[in-house]
Amino acid sequence: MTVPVTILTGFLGSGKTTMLNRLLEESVSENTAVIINEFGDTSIDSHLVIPTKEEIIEINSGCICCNVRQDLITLLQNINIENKNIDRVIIETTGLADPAPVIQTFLMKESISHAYEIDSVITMIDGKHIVRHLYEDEVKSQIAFADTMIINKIDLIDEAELLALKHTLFNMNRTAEVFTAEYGSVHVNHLMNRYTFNLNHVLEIAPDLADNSYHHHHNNEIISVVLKVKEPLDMEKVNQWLGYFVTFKGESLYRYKGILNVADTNRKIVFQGVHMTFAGMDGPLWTEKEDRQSEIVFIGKGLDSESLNQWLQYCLA
Ligand SMILES: Nc1nc2c(ncn2[C@@H]2O[C@H](COP(=O)(O)OP(=O)(O)OP(=O)(O)O)[C@@H](O)[C@H]2O)c(=O)[nH]1
Repeated sequence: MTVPVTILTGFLGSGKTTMLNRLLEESVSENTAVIINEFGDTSIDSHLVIPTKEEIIEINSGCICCNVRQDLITLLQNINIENKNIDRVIIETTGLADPAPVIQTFLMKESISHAYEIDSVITMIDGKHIVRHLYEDEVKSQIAFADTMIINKIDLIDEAELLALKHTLFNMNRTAEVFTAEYGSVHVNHLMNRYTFNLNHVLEIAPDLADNSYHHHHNNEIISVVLKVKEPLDMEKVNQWLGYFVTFKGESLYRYKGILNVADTNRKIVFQGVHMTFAGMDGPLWTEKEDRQSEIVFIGKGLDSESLNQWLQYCLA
């Protein structure tokens, strides 16, 4: 029996982790292995995935579609050898991943293709922000290789915008099944164990996937800056800074998120944003075992890490 694999992809901030949480909550599977790959040397996502019985494995030393592909192969081989009970694998790629090399991993490598079978490639679409990123190669690829697309964040757009977006997506991929959602509100039964992955469709778009000659290029203009500090922060100053920064930089600020260690509270403060849309909230309590430190990642174009670090110093309590 092969283990079904869900590849969950989609651009930065489109709602992959939100969808993942839903799948983990609703799935009947007891033994899912979750593989998360983040852009930037950070593990913030592992804080944002609701704690479950599933094992969360992070691959953060690079992008899953390039330099850590071998790590993925080794990981899948180990899961197969060590844990015979695993009955599902979900891979959440980075928002900047081209899913093709990830798909290829399951086709080319015999030790992998014997043990695993792709169930579906699900692409999350940020209903509000995707239009400004449709020219990015990674986004085109995420849309083209999907067998299932979820237009998420429909609470932030109107009927006409949704209709136009559906039309645009249809022109980019005519075979994928399309769902609409708020916070990933598509039932797990529509997304799992349906084996909608369509190899013929994939090979039509990229015949070179079959012979390992598929090449893709990353958009090197998009960079990440990770900030970490142990001293507690002053929340009022952080709000001032972020408000200012998002107002002036929002257009080229694709994604930012953080877990903050704030003075006068024992809770983690979590904030997240995509361009100008951002929100903060109280997270779980810091546990005694944890090293209290703030960790923030900014992803976008033209980011200046020195000035961001100076801002962070200004925010110390
Ligand atoms: N308004 C609205 N916000 C949403 C919806 N789905 C997710 N969000 C928010 O959008 C932000 C990004 O969601 P994530 O699930 O972290 O997105 P992601 O694709 O994992 O993001 P990356 O970490 O960049 O890969 C978070 O602040 C979510 O709460 C939605 O349907 N509507």
